[in-house]
Parts: sequence; C-alpha cells; structure tokens
Amino acid sequence: MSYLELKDIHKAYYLGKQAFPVLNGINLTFERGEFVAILGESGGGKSTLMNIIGGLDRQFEGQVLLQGTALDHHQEKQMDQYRRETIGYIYQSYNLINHLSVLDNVLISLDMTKLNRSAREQRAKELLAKVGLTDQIKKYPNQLSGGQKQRVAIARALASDPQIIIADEPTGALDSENTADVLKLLDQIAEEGRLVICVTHSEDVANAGTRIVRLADGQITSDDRIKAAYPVDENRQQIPARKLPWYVPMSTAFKHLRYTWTWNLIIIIGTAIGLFAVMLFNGLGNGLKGYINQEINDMVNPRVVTVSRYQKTSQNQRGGGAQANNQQAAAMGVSSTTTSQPTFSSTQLAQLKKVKHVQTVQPIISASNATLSIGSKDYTASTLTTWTASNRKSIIKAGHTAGKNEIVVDKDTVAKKWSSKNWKDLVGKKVTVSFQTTNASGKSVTVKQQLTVAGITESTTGGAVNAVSYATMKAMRSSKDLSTKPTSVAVKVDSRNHNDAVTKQINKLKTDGKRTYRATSIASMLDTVNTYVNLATTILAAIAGISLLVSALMIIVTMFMSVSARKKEIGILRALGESRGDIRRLFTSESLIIGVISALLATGIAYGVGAALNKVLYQIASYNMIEIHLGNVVSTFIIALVIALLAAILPAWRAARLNPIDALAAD
Ligand SMILES: Nc1ncnc2c1ncn2[C@@H]1O[C@H](COP(=O)(O)OP(=O)(O)OP(=O)(O)O)[C@@H](O)[C@H]1O
Repeated sequence: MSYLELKDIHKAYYLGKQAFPVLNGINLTFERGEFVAILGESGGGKSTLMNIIGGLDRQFEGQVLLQGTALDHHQEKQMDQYRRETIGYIYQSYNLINHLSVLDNVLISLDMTKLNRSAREQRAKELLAKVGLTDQIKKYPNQLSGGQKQRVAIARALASDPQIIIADEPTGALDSENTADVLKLLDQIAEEGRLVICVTHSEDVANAGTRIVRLADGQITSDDRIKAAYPVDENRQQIPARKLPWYVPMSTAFKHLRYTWTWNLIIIIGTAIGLFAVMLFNGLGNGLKGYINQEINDMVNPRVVTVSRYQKTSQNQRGGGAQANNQQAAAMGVSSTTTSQPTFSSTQLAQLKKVKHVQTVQPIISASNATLSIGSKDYTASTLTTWTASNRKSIIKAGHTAGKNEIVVDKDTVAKKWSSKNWKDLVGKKVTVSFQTTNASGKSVTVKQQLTVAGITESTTGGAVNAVSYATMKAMRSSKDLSTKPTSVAVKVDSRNHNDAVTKQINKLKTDGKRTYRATSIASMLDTVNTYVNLATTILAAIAGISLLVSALMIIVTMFMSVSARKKEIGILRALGESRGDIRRLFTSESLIIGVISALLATGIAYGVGAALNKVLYQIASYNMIEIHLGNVVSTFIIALVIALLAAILPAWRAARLNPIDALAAD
C-alpha cells in the first residue's frame, strides 16, 4: 500500500457546454521520503493535478487514496481536515498574507495544531531559523526579497508538520542562488521523511529530486527514479492538528484592521457619530425627565393624593380633557371645586384615614373667583384654597406660610401686578378678600374679610396658588353661617411608592354600591409628563438612528471591498486548512470589532460632549440636562453589535462561498 495513490484521474474544464480535457487518466503512487518532480510544459495540467492532490479541487473523476483510504472530495469538512493535517503548500508567487508579520504568517498555520502557545511560537521561530530568517521575523512580506518570501512560505508549509509538501513552481520567480537554496530546503524536507511533490518545467529543478514524472497531453509519459527515496522513521510522532479556535479569526481580523487603520478609522468615526447622536438624545431625555420631575417635586409633595367626592357629571361620561385638567389641578392642591360640590363628612374623613399607608388626612375648602383688593386695586384669584401638605414650602418666594388671618398670594397674577419691581414689598400689606358662594338654602352670600399678606408664591405647574390656612377659611365661612365641611382632602401617604396603591384603593371605596371618591396624585401627572418626554426622546433618537443606516451601509461596502481585496488571503487560508466557517468568522469579527470600537468612541464623545453641554445648560437651568445612564451605553453597544453583525452577513457569506482555487488565482 502506497502512502498516496492517484487512480485514473480525469479532469476537464468547461466553457459553456464545451469540455477542455486537461488530465486524461493519471495513475501514480507516491511514498514518503520521496522528492518527486512533476515536469511538463506550461498549460499541461500540472497545477490542476496539484490542486486535486492538495484537496482544493473537487470537480474531477478518479480517486485519491491516502494510505489506502479514498478521500471523498465532496465531504467539505473531511477535505478541510486533510489539508490541515496532511498538506503543506508552497507557491511560485509565495502567497504570504501581507498584513501579517513574517512570524504571524507562520503562526497562522501553527494555530491549527494542538501545541500550546509558547510551543507554537518556539516552533515558528525554529522553522524561520531553519530557513535562515531569524532576523526578519518582525518584518512584513512587502519588506522582504523574493527569496526570503519563498523561505517564509516554506517555513509556513512545514509549520503544521504535514506529511505531504506540494510545491507549485517554487523557484519560478527566483534567481539561481535562491533556487539552489530552496531546492536544498525541499530536499531536506524529503530527507525528514515527508513526501515532496514539486511541479516544474525546469529540468534542472527536476534533477534535484529523487524521481521525475513527466506529464504531456494530460497523461504520464515517463516516471523515472533518479535517486533512492529517503528512509522514513515510522516511530516519529506527528504534531496533532486541531480545528482553528474561534478567537484566531478574531485576532487575525484585528491585525488586518490595524494594518489598514486609516480607512477603517473613517468608517469607525462615521459609525460613532450616529451612535453618539442616539446616546446624546437618550441622555437629554433622561435629563429632561429628571429636571421636570425635580421641578414638580420641588413645588408639590408627590406623597400627597388629593381626594374629592366622586360625581358622575357629563364631563365624566365624556371622559374629556377638561376633567383631566381639573384632576391635575386638584392633584396640585389647587382644587377648582365650588361650594355646590359635595362635601366630606367626618365619617368619610375617618374612612380615608383608615386606608392602608395613609398617614394624615387634611381637609381643603376652596372658593372660586375670589377678589383680592389691595388699596384701590382689585386682583382676581381664580381659586382661593386652603394650604395643605401637598404644597411645598419652596414655592413661597417671599415671606412665609399663612397663619391666622393671613394669606399667601400668587407672584405673577397678584404681587407682580401690584408692583413689577418691588413685588416682595406686598408682604405685610392688608388685603380684602371677597368671594361669592351659596348657603344651605341656596341663597347667594358674599364672604368678605381683611387679611394680611404673609407670603408670595410661585408655581409653574398648577397655575396660581392663593391660599389661606384651613382655620382662617373656616372662620371666614362661619361668620356667614356657611358650611365648613371640606370639599376636598389632601391625603398624605407614608411613602411615594405607595402613592399608586393608595390612589387605587380610595377610588375603589364605595357607599351603597356607588363610587364615593375621586383620588388623583401628582404621580399620575408625572407619569403623563414622562410619557411625553419619552416619546419625544424616542422620536429624536430614532431620527438620529437613521444615520446608523448609513453607517451600516458603510460597513457593508467596506466588508465587500475587504472581501474582494483579500480573495487571495481567503484562498491561502482555505489551502492551509481553514474551513468556510473560519472565513465567515474572520469577516464577521472584523465587522464586530469596527462596531465595538465605534461604540467605545461614541461613548467617549457622548460623555465628553454631554459634560460640555451640561456646563453650559447648568448656567441656565441649574440642572445637568444630559444624563447618560449605563443602560444607554449598554444599548448603544447592542445597537452597534447588531448593525455590525447584520452588515457582515452578506460579505462574510460571500467570502466563505469563494472557491479556494479561484481565490488563490486572484491578483
Ligand atoms: N479555471 C479554469 N477554467 C478553464 N480552464 C482552465 C482553468 N484553470 C486552468 N485551465 C486550463 O487548464 C490547462 C492546465 O492548466 P494548469 O494551470 O493546470 O497548467 P500548468 O501545467 O500548471 O501550467 P503552468 O506551468 O503554466 O502553470 C490550461 O490550458 C489552462 O488554460
């Protein structure tokens, strides 16, 4: 049984339906320790035969047997393994990978062995020393002479310790001195017990071997042994091979990106700009939400739920926006209720107090369209209410909260109208408050009382706040024999988190099977505001995201260009034994690396620009308007990776589908 046997190999190329036969029944046997020269005219089919032996060509008839077992050229994985474990290639045009250093060119083959990292590096260095290139290992192929390149190729062919070395015109591009060196190396390789098959059309080269096979018209015309084959040490252990680990294509991709960094930098910057815009808009959305929430919380206590008696009005039935406005106003403690509204009994106040998580229950009485007369001038307070826990003290911009026979008045609609410059001076002035209401028997009654201005309020969320203490309101109404029962109630909850639960609970309370209360909380208003801010932010981010489409297209174009420019590399890697999956991983990794670097750059820019904008905006709003959260960063990375992955699919697929022989023939 021969080590390698070719049985009746036929091969024809087709142009359309027309066949051009190249090999017409080749029968040959080879043994290890031989240095076989296949000699023939140019175009005689030598390279075609080598591609069949090397497991690159699958379109032929006949059999290739390795140690008596026929190879199945249609089993892609089996052929990948065969090339990886058994074959080492040396080409006339060297076929080194330009973006890898001399050492890396050799290591790329060693990555498919089970040697550990340091052993792989040691072997690569030893092989490079053997071919006389110890000083050149850090250079790149374009920094070497032709002879040096071919020696790197020889070291690479030997790296994975293959039993068969196929050399296709290895000296075709070399001068006589380098030719002699290369032939000597090939002879040494055969002497080590390997099978060297060298294609040539030079008699001199052929004579350097142990056997000459002549090929003409697609057939063997002679087969002469000129020297005895070298003995083979059967006990010699071959270095075990393995599939390429997943991280190697990634590191090769990184090396390629580094080698072609200028072009890639442009793509990365382009992609990063789109990602940055998305991140910044999201950050702005967070900032705006935070700002609005803070502003509202500064003015209204979010732990307060405002409760009025439930009335089934025509507005309720329509569920119109006016009701929502009333509810919001009520939530701010600025109830627009009128005296004709139902009031709360003490039992009902007690019932509310008993609701779980309720801390205090504060009654409110409001009056509509009160007139505030200061000196000879009249001002209108659309609502005069009683001060409760729902009002933040921080809305008082001058003076203090209203005590007995005191009032706090709105800055814009009262104090500033009184004096636009010296509005603070209104504190301490006397004001006559009057409003009309109806008594128990339905008669119109005017309530009028002189009060002192205790403070001036400013609220930007719920309109004007004109308020007296509950005791003052009660006294004013008692003087006219009017009811002093509350028209609404401010319910303070033990924690903000229980706000919703309490609101729901109160709304569920029933008397005789009918709903009793309508509870509204500032939290629901904040929810509405947040929904709108989220919507606006998402729209802005989505518009910015359109630029990411351009980024994706840029990555696709780059990847396609990269595949076209690196066809030869793909062919070389396939010849070394890399699978289609490895090639796909190589280009996908490259795209993913572009995505990750773009996302990193975008994050850096976003934080930088965000900080700069915050500096400016802080002067205006005293708030850091750009708040980029970790979640925004994570989602940016996810977006970048998804884009990169999608952009890589087609180019990587195309690269993996390339026929290795066509790829190797690329310029
Ligand atoms: N992909 C192909 N499609 C069509 N014909 C091809 C193809 N590849 C090679 N041929 C033809 O097959 C024949 C054998 O080519 P091959 O490259 O095997 O010859 P060779 O002996 O190696 O030549 P050289 O010494 O010039 O490299 C040539 O006539 C060539 O034109």
